[in-house]
Amino acid sequence: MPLFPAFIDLKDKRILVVGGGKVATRKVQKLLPFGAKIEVVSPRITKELQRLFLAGKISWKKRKFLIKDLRSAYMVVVAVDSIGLQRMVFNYCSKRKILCNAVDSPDYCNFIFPALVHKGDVVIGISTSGKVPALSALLREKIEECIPKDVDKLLEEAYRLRSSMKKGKRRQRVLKEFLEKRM
Ligand SMILES: C[C@@]1(CC(=O)O)C2=NC(=C\c3[nH]c(c(CCC(=O)O)c3CC(=O)O)Cc3[nH]c(c(CC(=O)O)c3CCC(=O)O)/C=C3\N/C(=C\2)[C@@H](CCC(=O)O)[C@]3(C)CC(=O)O)/[C@H]1CCC(=O)O
Ligand SMILES: NC(=O)c1ccc[n+]([C@@H]2O[C@H](COP(=O)([O-])OP(=O)(O)OC[C@H]3O[C@@H](n4cnc5c(N)ncnc54)[C@H](O)[C@@H]3O)[C@@H](O)[C@H]2O)c1
Repeated sequence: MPLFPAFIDLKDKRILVVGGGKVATRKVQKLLPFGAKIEVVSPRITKELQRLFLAGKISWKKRKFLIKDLRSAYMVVVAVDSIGLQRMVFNYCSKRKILCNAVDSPDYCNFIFPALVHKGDVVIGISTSGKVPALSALLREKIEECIPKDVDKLLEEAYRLRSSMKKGKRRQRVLKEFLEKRM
């Protein structure tokens, strides 16, 4: 069954990341630009996570995961090579309606990370519903090639234009013409 792409407001939401390796680092880098409050729990973390921790961008509990870490989390990412831990966290989260991503098994995810094109407020998410992530990555590269390099600036210009006009048929027409000329 395909997964529905919903765009979630993560500003100030508490996100727990279990594990501090390569994959956890990629997930943290993906989440940070969206304003989440990220807490990593892991005995060891990568150099990049250490840099983010020292810069005050994330918090870090230097120890193994404990079940109490899940309390009040909005979203959890389990990036540890243990299917037992992933299953346990997923079951806990499912009962409490917490969003859970287990990096080793789509079966233990109630949301997955898409491949992302992110330029300003333009966000394109690509997924294969968990089937072949490498295809998502390839599709992202193709999409990056064919959209305007400055699509973020185009959005801001179009937004200013849109905000300066009353809603209605005329605004729809003007916006469509404005965008078509620049694509
Ligand atoms: C899109 C992207 C986003 C991101 O990570 O942020 C992403 N994986 C990426 C790359 C990638 N991941 C893997 C490879 C190696 C090739 C391969 O094995 O296939 C490559 C390719 C590469 O590195 O180029 C290995 C892998 N991934 C998962 C498993 C477990 C499994 O499938 O059972 C295993 C096996 C682990 C093992 O070896 O044991 C699972 C998931 N990976 C997902 C997302 C979710 C589904 C996305 C979708 O619906 O398409 C899901 C379900 C959960 C999740 O992670 O959210 C990112 C590309 C970012 C970009 O370039 O833009
Ligand atoms: N979903 C994806 O996109 C994707 C892509 C590639 C690999 N993977 C899978 O992701 C998993 C993690 O990969 P990695 O390269 O980051 O591994 P890694 O070994 O570099 O990192 C594991 C991290 O987990 C920490 N850890 C171990 N036990 C812990 C515990 N009980 N509590 C808290 N932290 C603990 C370790 O200190 C380490 O920081 C692997 O199982 C791999 O197969 C997923």
